Amino acid sequence: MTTRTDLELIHLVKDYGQSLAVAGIDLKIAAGSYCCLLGPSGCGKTSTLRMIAGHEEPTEGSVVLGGREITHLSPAERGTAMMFQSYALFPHLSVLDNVAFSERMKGRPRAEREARAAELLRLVHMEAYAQRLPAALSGGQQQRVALARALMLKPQVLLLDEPLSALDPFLRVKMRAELKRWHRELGMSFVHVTHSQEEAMALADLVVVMNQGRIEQAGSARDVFERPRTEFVARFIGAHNIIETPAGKVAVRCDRLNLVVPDVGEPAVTVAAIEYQGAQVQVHLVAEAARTPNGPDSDDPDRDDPSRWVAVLGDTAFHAAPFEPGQRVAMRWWAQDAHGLMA
Ligand SMILES: Nc1ncnc2c1ncn2[C@@H]1O[C@H](COP(=O)(O)OP(=O)(O)OP(=O)(O)O)[C@@H](O)[C@H]1O
Repeated sequence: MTTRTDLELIHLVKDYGQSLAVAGIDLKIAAGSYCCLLGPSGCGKTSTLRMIAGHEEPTEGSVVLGGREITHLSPAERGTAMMFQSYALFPHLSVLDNVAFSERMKGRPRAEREARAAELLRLVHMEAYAQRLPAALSGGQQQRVALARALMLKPQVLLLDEPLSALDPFLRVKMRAELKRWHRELGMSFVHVTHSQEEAMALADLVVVMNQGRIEQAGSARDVFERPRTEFVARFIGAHNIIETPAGKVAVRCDRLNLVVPDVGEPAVTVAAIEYQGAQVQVHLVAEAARTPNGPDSDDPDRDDPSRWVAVLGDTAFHAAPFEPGQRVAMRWWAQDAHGLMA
């Protein structure tokens, strides 16, 4: 059922001529969801966001918000608001005037627009900074102001383009919690572009994994993590092994891979390295053929190598029956932990 503020992308295409950035995607984002568009650089996530925002004209397809076609409306008329990567605050305007700017353009009386701007600054805990210029704010503070400014448009959908990428790692985790809180308090849909699977997992109700202009998989974070549909998704989400079996390729989570002493004639792999991580131990494995003359090649950091796997074992289980580098082991898993991958 379509509710008042569901956002729908219908066969959306963006062809820049020299590159097909978005290759015909269909997606429905339920009202009030936190959706993350996730994928590597160049997969088309920003182009998708910009088409939703009205900053980019689709080559084909439509954007529908709450049953209303908004594909060709101007950014201000669509019911969406965009928070940019660089925050894009006006440097010569105070924080309060930055937030009130869109209402000033609409000719809203000064007292009214300033009262609303002050209310939004309270929401983002920035009321004490109302008279400062943006240059006198930290990255996290500028971001809060950018959010307040976007909310001034009373959007049904807030669009966020890599909102945490300019922040240092500590602040990033802090702002992640803030985003989650704002989303809960505001009750509107958020569509957030990121290349960080950790960020998408932490925030999204709906994770949309994109690759080369297409949606590889869309679902809850748990669904995507527990049942990756393609090799690309399993690799991009991480913490999975891709294993060739007679029935085709499967993904098995690193913490669901069991290691045993091989039976006679059973295919085996070699322990390349052991990495202690406190509560768990990572056992790095290579195909027997991948051994170098001087022993297992454990230095190659290429995690995408198809003949490399990782088993994550609990420390208690590992110490009870430890493995050594160079040892031959067999990899086993339960049938329900192997997810067949589409080619
Ligand atoms: N204005 C443009 N003109 C021509 N090609 C473009 C334009 N904008 C993006 N592209 C190309 O379209 C493809 C998708 O770009 P887009 O910015 O949507 O990807 P992205 O997933 O957001 O990447 P990033 O994470 O690096 O921002 C890329 O190949 C890019 O080079």
